[in-house]
Amino acid sequence: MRYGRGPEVLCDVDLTLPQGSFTFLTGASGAGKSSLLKLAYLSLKPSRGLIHLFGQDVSTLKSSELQVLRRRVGVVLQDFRLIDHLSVWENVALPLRVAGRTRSDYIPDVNELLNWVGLGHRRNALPPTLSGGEKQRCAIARAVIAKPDLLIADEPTGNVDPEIGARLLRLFAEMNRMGATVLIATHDLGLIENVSARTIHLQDGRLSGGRVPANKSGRTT
Ligand SMILES: Nc1ncnc2c1ncn2[C@@H]1O[C@H](COP(=O)(O)OP(=O)(O)OP(=O)(O)O)[C@@H](O)[C@H]1O
Repeated sequence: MRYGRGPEVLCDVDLTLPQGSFTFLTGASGAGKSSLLKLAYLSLKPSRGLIHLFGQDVSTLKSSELQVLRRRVGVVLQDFRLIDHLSVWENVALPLRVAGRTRSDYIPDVNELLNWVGLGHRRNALPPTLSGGEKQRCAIARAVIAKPDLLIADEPTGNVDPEIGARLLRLFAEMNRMGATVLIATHDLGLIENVSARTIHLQDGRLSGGRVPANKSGRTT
């Protein structure tokens, strides 16, 4: 993978995420973690090589089919990408609205999740008025509200204190327990120590620890 005519930032990466697995991705700054995540959530196309998502070769899919796949993926990005003119509540509810769910059905779910991530009292606030940690928690709540099949998070605890970080990790673990495949890029070694999960490491665009046997069902994300 390279950006434009730049140097190769990911090289011979072969990564399989078994369905329902929990994986941490580590590596020094600039090693290519965010680039690998972008490939996984289909925001970047590889310059060469193949990406299969939910068993489908994405290069063969029409844009409408890609959109359907993307809706099964929850993403937490380093820059949060919250919608500034929508309240915290509306940002978190957005994936459910887009999925066509009835508002009255999801009001309790959104309220409960906002309380869980400690943002109940900020539900009417607009994103520009939030602290970095509050924005991060809002982005995480939005990523998990629709119970995605694949949850991808880039440094999801970078802006919160350890207590909130541990709580967010429990949320990811709960999503995983309910069946989601989870991939988290992090520098936070404390986070990794608290979960029994596979850790893969990127160094200079090359991956170690990426190959694993498929789980019992043989299915992969
Ligand atoms: N949009 C871009 N255009 C050109 N080069 C890029 C772009 N995004 C990233 N890069 C380069 O790709 C390489 C890998 O960057 P990437 O952001 O994937 O690393 P990272 O491991 O996520 O770093 P960090 O931990 O600092 O977020 C770096 O050399 C970076 O400069």
